[in-house]
Amino acid sequence: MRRTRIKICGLTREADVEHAAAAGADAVGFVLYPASPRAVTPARAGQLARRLPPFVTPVLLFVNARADEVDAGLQAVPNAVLQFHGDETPRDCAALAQGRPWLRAARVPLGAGAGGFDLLEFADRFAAAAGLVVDAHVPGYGGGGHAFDWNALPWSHPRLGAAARVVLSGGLTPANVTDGVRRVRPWGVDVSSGVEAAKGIKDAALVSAFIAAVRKADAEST
Ligand SMILES: O=C(O)c1ccccc1N[C@@H]1O[C@H](COP(=O)(O)O)[C@@H](O)[C@H]1O
Repeated sequence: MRRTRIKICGLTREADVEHAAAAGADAVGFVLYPASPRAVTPARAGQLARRLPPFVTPVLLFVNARADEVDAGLQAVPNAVLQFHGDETPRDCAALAQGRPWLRAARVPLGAGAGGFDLLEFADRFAAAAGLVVDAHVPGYGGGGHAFDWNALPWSHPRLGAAARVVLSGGLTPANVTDGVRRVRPWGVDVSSGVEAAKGIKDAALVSAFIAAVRKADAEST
């Protein structure tokens, strides 16, 4: 049976971190992008990350950050995986990550046909990434709660390969994620808005329902 990795992003409260881990999340994300309504400081990310049990990965999300900002995040959360969600080049990502694993977000235009977004070209360009977070193109770079046209991208193209580790993102909810996992068969999924009571405040019942909905699709797979 396949096991889709689950990341819950944009946490700002200890109770939400503890609930996400207890409910079965594989990773939780802390947004170190000051313009986000879910932004936390590096020190706060460190406090929150210390609530995680072993084997649940903290992810630090940056948008076009400077090296000193990434360094401050890594000092506070030394075991973090990095997620670059802006306009960073492959060279920027590698330099900022300093040998740590990093994910790069792709921002897919909304609307039918995904605006001609070329997933294969993106995967080639970011071949050094540990994973590709495939998100919708929204104002403010992310966390907008909008889904792009999943049917428009060549998820099973052999050139993409298993190594690309596609993380489906953008507008996922407990109601649509089972279908998303069935159609895309991603390595992982990433959600923020769809499990929130308010920006940065997670709803425990929605988080549990989201994880159960992913596992439902996993249980159908061979
Ligand atoms: O969460 C944010 O505020 C955020 C800000 C800037 C860039 C990315 C952000 N979040 C990421 O956006 C996607 C999709 O979120 P949603 O589920 O559609 O709300 C997800 O990868 C978050 O990690």
